[in-house]
Amino acid sequence: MAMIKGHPLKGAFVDFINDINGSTLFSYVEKVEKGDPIRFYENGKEWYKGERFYFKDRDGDRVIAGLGSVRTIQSASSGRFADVESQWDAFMDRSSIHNPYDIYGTGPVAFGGFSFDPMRSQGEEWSRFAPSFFYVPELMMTMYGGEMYVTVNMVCEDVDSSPLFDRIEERKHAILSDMKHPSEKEAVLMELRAGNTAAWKKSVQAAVDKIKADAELKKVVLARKVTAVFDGTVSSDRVLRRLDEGQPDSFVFSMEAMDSCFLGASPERLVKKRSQTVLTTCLAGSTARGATEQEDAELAEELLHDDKNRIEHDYVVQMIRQEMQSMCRSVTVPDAPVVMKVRDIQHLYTPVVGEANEEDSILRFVETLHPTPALGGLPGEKALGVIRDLEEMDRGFYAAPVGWMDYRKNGEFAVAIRSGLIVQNEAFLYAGCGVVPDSNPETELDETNMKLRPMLRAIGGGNE
Ligand SMILES: C=C(O[C@@H]1C=C(C(=O)O)C=C[C@H]1O)C(=O)O
Ligand SMILES: [Mg+2]
Repeated sequence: MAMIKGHPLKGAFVDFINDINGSTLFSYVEKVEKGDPIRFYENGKEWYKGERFYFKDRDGDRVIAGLGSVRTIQSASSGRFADVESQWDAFMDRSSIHNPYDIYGTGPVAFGGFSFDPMRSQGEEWSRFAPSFFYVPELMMTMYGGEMYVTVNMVCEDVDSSPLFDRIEERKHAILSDMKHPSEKEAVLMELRAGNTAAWKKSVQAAVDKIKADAELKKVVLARKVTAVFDGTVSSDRVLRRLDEGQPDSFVFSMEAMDSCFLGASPERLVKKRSQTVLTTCLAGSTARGATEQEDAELAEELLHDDKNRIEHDYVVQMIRQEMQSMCRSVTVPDAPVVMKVRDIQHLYTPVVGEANEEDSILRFVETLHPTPALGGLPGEKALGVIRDLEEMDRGFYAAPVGWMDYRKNGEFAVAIRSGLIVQNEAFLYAGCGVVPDSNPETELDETNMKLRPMLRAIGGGNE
């Protein structure tokens, strides 16, 4: 057996591997002096390309970068939330966790998400992503309160696992040191295919007609896809950097699957759970940013008092309030929305806070809330039916829950909008909008163009 160098957890590790039967997770957390999660992600490319994850919350409070996969959790369409949870429980039950820090998002974490609609047949471009897709990284950096923590996860089969410990420690040291990367040639955008916008506007009108003809159906969210074609392989690391630096007020996420990378900068939280506290967000209703401070303030004021946008927003509040009340002891919802401003757009925003049981899993909230009427419609099932009829694409993970869950089932999921999928020399960008009786197809098309801007800029195809 190879000797494990003088690491403080060597003894615990040897005891552990002498004691196991079959494969089990050994996980430990250390504080490191310096580091930067996005550098950590980039430095991990050499060994872990195709298995990396990045998630920055919109408060800039916590950033997590994960490299590699010691375990993937996938699930078919029916009962996928409960199935992922029971696979996670089984994995955690057989784990040995050494975490002296009481910091959410350190120790074993599962990264990933649930596709928007598993009933939809899968689009070719999403072939690398299973409908429910999580992975547990081998190495992970968590930044919280300006401090850096590194988690190491290894799945050990038997006593011969010792060399694994050394190998991962070596990689960890290399990745934490200042690695130089050869500069990559930037792929040039050759063509931007907006899709058939006339047909898309017709589908918006069709949704308006369906809503008007059906007293029960209130809102349907329709989306479109824009395809960007480059002269070479797109560097998703560069796109992620641009999002990270250019969108400080958004969740910034990236999720690789082999040669594909899904990433974005979303203003919308689906759910965040910390012990008993559950936060969620009603975000719907949109307007442009102004060219001057005064114009910006006027647009915000108009948005706050605009009937069409207030109705569009209110459907989200109604559903989220009701679902949160079914799961929480108490729920606080402000009486009226405020305006949230991000770089390219302003939204109506109502933050919701609930009090639940500490042991409740975040996945229960994900399951109950997804899709909210901000991305599906109202009522949910009926709106999904209309989307399946009218939308010609597979949303994949666009508009879906993407995030992380730790071993105590706390975590955070964003709604993966303002996002795109990069597959080699192509990028697929997505944007949608809430259709209500007063929707005008032309205005809704403009709204989707506004929502495409952050990703267009990040892939090098937008004007600044
Ligand atoms: C559908 C998207 O955004 C959603 C729709 C909004 C709207 O229609 O006003 C606003 C925020 C998001 O909840 C998107 O960005 O693609
Ligand atoms: Mg809208």
